[in-house]
Order: sequence, then C-alpha cells, then structure tokens
Amino acid sequence: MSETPDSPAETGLRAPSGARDMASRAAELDAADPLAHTRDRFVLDAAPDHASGDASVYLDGNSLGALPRAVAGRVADVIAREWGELRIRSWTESGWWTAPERVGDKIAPLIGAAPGRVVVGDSTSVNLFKAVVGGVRMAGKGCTEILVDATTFPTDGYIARSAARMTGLAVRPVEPARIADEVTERTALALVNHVDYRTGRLNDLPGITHALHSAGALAVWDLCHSAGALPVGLDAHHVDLAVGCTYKYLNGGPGAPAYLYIRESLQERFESPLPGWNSHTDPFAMDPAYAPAEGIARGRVGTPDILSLLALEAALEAWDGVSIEAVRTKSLALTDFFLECVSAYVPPGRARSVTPYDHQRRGSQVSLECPRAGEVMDELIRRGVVGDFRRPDVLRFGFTPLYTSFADAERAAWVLGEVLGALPEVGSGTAGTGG
Ligand SMILES: Cc1ncc(COP(=O)(O)O)c(C=O)c1O
Ligand SMILES: Nc1c(O)cccc1C(=O)C[C@H](N)C(=O)O
Repeated sequence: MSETPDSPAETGLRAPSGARDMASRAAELDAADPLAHTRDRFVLDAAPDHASGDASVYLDGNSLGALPRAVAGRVADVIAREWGELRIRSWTESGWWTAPERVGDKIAPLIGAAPGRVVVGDSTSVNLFKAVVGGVRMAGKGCTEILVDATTFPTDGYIARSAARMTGLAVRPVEPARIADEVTERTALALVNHVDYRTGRLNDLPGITHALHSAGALAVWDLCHSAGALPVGLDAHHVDLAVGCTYKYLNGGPGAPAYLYIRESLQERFESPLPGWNSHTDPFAMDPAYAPAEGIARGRVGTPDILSLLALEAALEAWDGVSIEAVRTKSLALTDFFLECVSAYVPPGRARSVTPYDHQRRGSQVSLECPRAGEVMDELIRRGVVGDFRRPDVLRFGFTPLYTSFADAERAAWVLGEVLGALPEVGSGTAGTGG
C-alpha cells in the first residue's frame, strides 16, 4: 500500500495482553455513550458475548448499512395503501412526485447543505456522470483536462474517462494530496473521494476545494464513505458538485438511490447530460423542446424509484435528534478504541493498520493489512465478526456510530487476535465478502 503509517499502532502491534480490562473499558464507554440509545432504531443481533459465537458483530456498515426498524412498516404501507389502494393518485396525494427533493432536503443537513441543493435518484455512478459532464460544461473554454483521484473507487475513474472522451478532454490521475500542486488553468475540475474506500483515509476537502478554486477549476466530491459518518460542510467550503450513495452510513438499503448536490450559485448554469422529462420545467407539457426545471430539480432524470426512495426516507428517521458532530465524536472514539484493542490482542507483526491515526485524516473505518486477508475475513465472519476484505490484503472494519457499540469493537479485536494468533492453522478458504 502507498500509505505511510503514522501511529504506534501502525508500526508494530503490541503483544496480546490477554487483559480483559478492555472489555470493562468497553462497558464503561457504552454506559457513557450519548448515542447508545440509537442502536435500538436498527435491526441487529443481540449484544455480543465472548462466551458464545451466536451474536454477530456487524462492522460492514461502510458497505451496506444495517436495516433501520422504521423501514419495514413504512414500505409495507407504501405498497399496501399508497400503491395498492391509492394507485396513480399517490403521485400527488402521497407526495411521490416531490420525493426526490424532499428526501434530498432530509440528507442536506447531514452533509452541510441548505434546502434545495440536494436531489435524490439514480445510482452514484449515474450521478457522477451528471456531475462530471455538467461540471465540464460549466468550466472555462480553454480547459483540456479532468483530474481524478488516483486512489479512487473504480467507478469514478471509469465514468470520468468516459465523460472526458465525450467532452474531448484528457483525464489525469493525481493523488489527492498532490492536487493543489498539480491543478493548472487548463483543469476543468477534479473528482475526488472524500474518504478512501480501501484505507479509510480522509482527504482534505476544504483545502483541496480551495486550491482548485484558486486555479479556476471546479471541485467535485464523492461522499460515499463520509456522508453520515462525519461533517462534510458542502456549503461552508463552497463545494461545486457532490455525489454520494445512501446505502452505507445513511442505511437506505441495498441499491438505495444516490444523490446529487449542486452549489446554489451554479444551479442556473448546470446543463445535465441526461435531460430526462423529470428534469423538465413542465414535465406534463410533454414538450418536444427541452427546458430545464429551476433549481435542483434539473438534476433529476426519469421516474424516481419510489419504493427505494421512500424506504430511504424512513431510514433517515434514525437520525432524529442526532447531530453529525456527535456521530463524528463517537466514530473517532470507536476507531481509536478498536485500534487500541487490536494493539492489545493481536500478536506483534501479524497485522498493520493502513488507516491514518491522525483524527484529521481518518474516516469511520479501520483497514488492516495482513497476509492471507481473504481467509482471515472468512474466518472472522464464521466466528461472527462481519467486516469485509479488499484484495489483495486488506481487512476493512466499518464503524457506524448510530449502532456500533464499544463492546462490538472490543469483541471484533478479540476474535481478530485469536484468528491471527492461529494464522498457520487458518484454512485455505476463499476470499471474504465483496472481494
Ligand atoms: C467511493 C464510491 N463511489 C461509488 C460507489 C458505487 O457506486 P454505485 O452506487 O453506482 O454502485 C462506491 C461503492 O460501491 C464507492 O465506495
Ligand atoms: N455497492 C455495493 C454492492 O452493490 C455490493 C457489494 C458492495 C458494494 C459496495 O458498496 C462496495 C463499497 N463501495 C466499497 O467501498 O467497497
């Protein structure tokens, strides 16, 4: 990995203390946790117990968030009453037609956006396409290139390359930390991941955005691994365009629709490359000539995926009375504590954290490099600790403050210590989830 470790925990893990005082510390931390009550808003296994392997610890909310309790009843009502009884009337009477903007306004405070700047619909990949092509169309005439985060999740790179081909620009991969030095007056925009999906590294959104603006380029952020895990501050940092999924820390469910943020002052100039009838100023005019809607609705394309969209809306109720700042505080405490438990339980030299120790650079996951990581994750899952594996050698553990407890973190580290301690005996199974 290209990451340079920056913490004691990353350079050599201490000998297993065997000390169960970490378990008592976890109990104390859980007792003092102001977000402990939100765990009941989710469907999860019973509290973890070292003596039995029955209950699982779910540390994969950075891939698929757990099911919020409010979702099943709401979806049942949408199906039985809104669809089953009201049928077509629900487009207006049940608020289906305006759901993309309404749900966008519910996500907005979590990513630091005022109302009217976020629209929900389509996948992350599709919204990346809208953002990148829309951004290039707003960039200066002499621009010849798009910068792409060299460590990006692959879909962003694929989409950026295709968008560049269509708009006649080149794509240049650049490490996020180098963007301020590499941006030039020929750069139309940079597409950057806020949190790196493999390492959990948090990129400097305010600094990179400022550097891009200073060179006259636009900043386009992928928030998949930060939205719902930490404050993003889109409006405060003058981000131009942003995109994110809702199935990770926002718990919207498998395939839940993504969202697009467009800075208010750019909305009038935003020309969607996918101008479907739902983004028309008067969709039911059925006008052959396209005229974009005012405001964020011009980020829409076609008919919204109502069942998933309304499941997401219900999922967002899990945030009632919760501030994103409180979530960030707990996220850092959880990842600190997990790293400490890993240091205590994992035999020296068996694993190395590639997640930055510095709070300013850390998202809400811990990634550990170790040999035979696929087999290790298979064994962890068999023993009830669900994280995931990314090739070739990364174990990922995601921490969702709304439902992850300190006891979860301690148990996961304990089981990891046992599995890595017995590494020669680990079977030669196949790769873990999502490899
Ligand atoms: C950073 C990032 N971008 C995009 C995606 C996926 O895009 P889509 O929702 O279109 O599958 C993911 C995860 O799947 C991701 O981690
Ligand atoms: N979107 C996913 C899916 O449809 C299936 C399995 C995993 C995913 C993921 O979200 C992967 C995730 N973005 C990652 O960080 O690796």
